Formats: sequence, C-alpha cells, structure tokens
Amino acid sequence: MTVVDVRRLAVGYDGREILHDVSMSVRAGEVVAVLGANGSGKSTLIRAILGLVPPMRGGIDLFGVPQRRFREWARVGYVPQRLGAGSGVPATVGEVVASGRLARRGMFRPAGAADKAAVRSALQDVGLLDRIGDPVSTLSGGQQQRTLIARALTGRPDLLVLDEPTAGVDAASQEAFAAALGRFATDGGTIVLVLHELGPLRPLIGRTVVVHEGAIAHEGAPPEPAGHHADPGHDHVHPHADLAKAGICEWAPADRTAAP
Ligand SMILES: Nc1ncnc2c1ncn2[C@@H]1O[C@H](COP(=O)(O)OP(=O)(O)OP(=O)(O)O)[C@@H](O)[C@H]1O
Repeated sequence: MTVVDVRRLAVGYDGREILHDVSMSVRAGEVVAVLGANGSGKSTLIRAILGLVPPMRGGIDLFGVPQRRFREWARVGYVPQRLGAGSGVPATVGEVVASGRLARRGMFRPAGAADKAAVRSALQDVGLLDRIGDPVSTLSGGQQQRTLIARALTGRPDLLVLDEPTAGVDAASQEAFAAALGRFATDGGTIVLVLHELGPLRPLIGRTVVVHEGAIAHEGAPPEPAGHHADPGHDHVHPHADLAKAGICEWAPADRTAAP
C-alpha cells in the first residue's frame, strides 16, 4: 500500500514557489530520509504532506485518499523541529506526551486508563519515564526531542513524519531516538524524516530522497559508511558525490568528511 504519494507537486509561500515539481511515494513500512541543502525546501515538502501548506499544483494522496478528503489524521504522527523554546507553557513531560492522544480520544473526553498507559509506554520507549512529572523546560534539547517523539508515538500512528529530529541532539538522546524509531519501524510503521546526517538512524533508513532546486535530484539507498567515514563523528550524509561534483548538490561538499 502506498502511504504517501506526491505527484508533480508545486508549493510555496506568498506566491513564491519553493518546490516546483516534486514526485515521490512512500510505501507502507518504508523508512525514507529526505535530504538536501539548507533552504532547499525539505521542511516545505513535509509541511505540504501534512496539509500545513496548500499545493499550488500537483497532488498528494495519503493512504490512497486525496489529501483534501483525508480525515484520518490520527494515523499520522508529526515531530516538528523543536518544542519552541520559551513557549512559556509550564507543561510537564507527561502532559506534552498526553496531548498526542487528543486526536485519538477527542478533545473533551477525559483521559482514560488506556490513554495513561499509552503515555507511560511511549515515555518508557524513549527512556524518559522517570521524568514524567517534570516541566519540559527542565529537559535538555535532546530530551525535549524525545518527548516530542513520545507524543507522536502515543497516538499510535501508522505514519510518522519527523523534521530533523536529531539536529543538535546529544548522543544518548540520538541513540534512544533511534531505538524508539526502530521499534516503530519493526512493528510495521512508515517513517518519512528530514535529516542532515544519518548518524545513528542510518541502519533504519531504507531510501534517501534528495531535494534540490525545488525537485527531487536523486533517490536511492543510503550510502554505506566506509573508511574513516565510519568512525564516530564522521557519519555524515554524502551519498551523492556525483551530484556534488556536478555542483547540483551543494550540501554534499559542505559536510565535514574532510575533518580529521
Ligand atoms: N512560512 C514561510 N513563509 C515564507 N517563506 C518560507 C516559509 N517557510 C520557509 N520559507 C522559505 O522557503 C524556502 C525553503 O524553506 P524550508 O524550510 O522548506 O527549507 P529546508 O530545506 O527545510 O531548510 P533547512 O534545512 O534550513 O531547515 C526558504 O527559502 C525559506 O526561506
């Protein structure tokens, strides 16, 4: 089954087109990483898939249904880039994660035993159960990201969409993150995520898609780590040396593979 089908999509903001002609599809159970230079439109593609930015042209189907008619949003979990520092909301970790159940249970029905169990299980999954009662503001950036993935997991989605979930996240959190995503994928979940570096997520990724100049410039299996690139700290995304050489993949030469 095709979970996400994007066809000849054009999207932009205020009439300025960012993505001109993007086609990609993701089958059930796939884990697809979206790569590309800063500003290439990766987040815009993710937002379009989630229905947060309307298409200018082209079409998007979710679970075989045209997006404008799609209503089963509880099947889709979203992990945004950041919690939003200084949002001023003194929510606890447990409350943030519980908010991921709202789409499932409806806004006005009180949380039941199943909701509470799902929250605890999702927090257990990301290694933060002991922080359930703490304000999220007291967590590190990586722990906040883990809270967001627990929030997405607690809604028991079929599709998880994540926007640079590991950017600037400490190694322990990245590992916990990778483990939680791995369990989700093993259980048959579908994942689309924007990444700068494959890092500990590399073993999970089945396919990479490179966005460049508003279109998909390359699609393929993730690169195997080789030589010094396999060393810790050198696990950077540079699968497309040919694109880099041709000058159409500007992020590839900008990675830090040349560092000692
Ligand atoms: N809400 C918005 N309104 C207007 N322009 C926007 C908006 N969001 C993004 N853009 C512009 O769209 C382009 C693509 O941005 P987008 O965030 O999709 O890129 P990205 O590939 O995710 O970048 P990064 O890797 O830096 O997160 C950029 O030029 C950006 O300035």
